[in-house]
Amino acid sequence: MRAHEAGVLHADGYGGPPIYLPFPDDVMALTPALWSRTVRRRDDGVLEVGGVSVLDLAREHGTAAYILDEADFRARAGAFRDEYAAAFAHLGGADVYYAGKAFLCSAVARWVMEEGLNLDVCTGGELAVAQRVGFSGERIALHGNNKTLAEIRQALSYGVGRIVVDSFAEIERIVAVATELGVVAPVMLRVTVGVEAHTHEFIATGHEDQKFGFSLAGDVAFNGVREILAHPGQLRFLGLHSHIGSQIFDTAGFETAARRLVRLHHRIADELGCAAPEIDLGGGYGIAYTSQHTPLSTAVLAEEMSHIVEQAFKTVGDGSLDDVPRVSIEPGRAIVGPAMFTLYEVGTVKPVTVADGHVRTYVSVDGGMSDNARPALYDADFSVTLANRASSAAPLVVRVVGRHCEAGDIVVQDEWLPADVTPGDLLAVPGTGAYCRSLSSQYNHTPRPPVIAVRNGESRVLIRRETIDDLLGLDVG
Ligand SMILES: Cc1ncc(COP(=O)(O)O)c(C=O)c1O
Ligand SMILES: N[C@@H](CCCC[NH3+])C(=O)O
Repeated sequence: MRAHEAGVLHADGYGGPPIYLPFPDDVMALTPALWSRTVRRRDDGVLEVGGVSVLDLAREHGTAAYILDEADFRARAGAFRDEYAAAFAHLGGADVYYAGKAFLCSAVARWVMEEGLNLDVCTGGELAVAQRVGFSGERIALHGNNKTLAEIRQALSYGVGRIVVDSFAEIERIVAVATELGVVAPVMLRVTVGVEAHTHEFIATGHEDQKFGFSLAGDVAFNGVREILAHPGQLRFLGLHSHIGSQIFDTAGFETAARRLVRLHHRIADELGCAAPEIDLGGGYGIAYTSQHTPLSTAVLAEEMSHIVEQAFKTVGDGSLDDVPRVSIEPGRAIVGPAMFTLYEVGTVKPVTVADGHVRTYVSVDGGMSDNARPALYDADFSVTLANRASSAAPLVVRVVGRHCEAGDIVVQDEWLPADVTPGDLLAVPGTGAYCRSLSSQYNHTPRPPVIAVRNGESRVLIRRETIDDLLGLDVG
């Protein structure tokens, strides 16, 4: 056995156990969970998505480029809509809000609308995208821990269906804007439920010591609801909201969150006489970034979440399920994450002798931390495959890096590629739909890559590639 055939251990992002990348039987094989549903490898080794080959995509649109599989996005959105509707039919029903922060542009907002989902926005900018495509205001939720008066005005003027309130100061601001506009603002209250979600600390939001929400402790959340109910002429209380974090694989955290939320919901009904019609359990469902990640299917997730809500309501009051409020959820990553991959071209390939004479091969691509900040921000893992040809070369563990002036500019920590990977090859990095374009930057004056949608053998530009002139145009000094 050659040294590299033993497989490789590397650190899991999110502080989990080390990940083992077993020696691949076939280095060109694709792990289905990592790829959108229309991705396939042709007999000549070329990757195809939506019936379009990556060779054509690279020729027509250049690299680096984000490639979005429209059919896959719609299918995942539809699965959330249908599975949650089915699983919650015997309770108060369920709504799905697509979390636009994961990735939003006009076309995606239109797809969300056409698939019958609602939309979660967290800035005036995201709301402007929704407004541009005529997304029904009633089906929009506005989030944010520091909403400006202008954003609250924008939201209430557009008639959003809910504003998720994050602080006492914000209650005052919404009351002021509602008074000014002569409207009643529908609001939910975001509760910090005190749950430590099993994910990276930067994307956990349910524990006490962070900026979001009203704490359960010290009756802060209860008093928040009391304050909302004190303004019936300006505020209409819809219910409680919790979001415990992102990239979560098991439902234990949701169970604790739901139990605590339901207890508070019940207490509000009991002590404040308000039977809130809704409850929101947030987003956060994890996806596979490497062959070692095994997310639950949407159907299983919906079943488990419905069971969790049912059990939580059975333990309060007389245990009746007659008045279970309508449940909503806010998945972002689980809908758009796997629907996109990033297509790069290989530049420099550099073998570097590291500890104990071991050689690590650094494969540089024409992008990096400006189009995918997640490895640098969260130690996140990604996978990669050779996309433009077949190869029978031996598998080699490589590190894929970007072209930025930063040693931590890593795209893929460790992954097997054929050892003959060479300048001019195309690489595809799957699972880049969520929080990659959204978190992208122009670091080192790098114009951002385009987002290209593919469907039924055709590709079209959703967001065009930035140019150096775009960047210079901002520089008016
Ligand atoms: C309030 C809220 N809802 C929904 C989401 C979407 O999370 P995810 O993309 O992990 O489903 C987030 C992001 O973590 C969020 O902050
Ligand atoms: N940006 C994070 C997720 C944050 C979710 C937003 N509340 C990530 O890429 O994993």
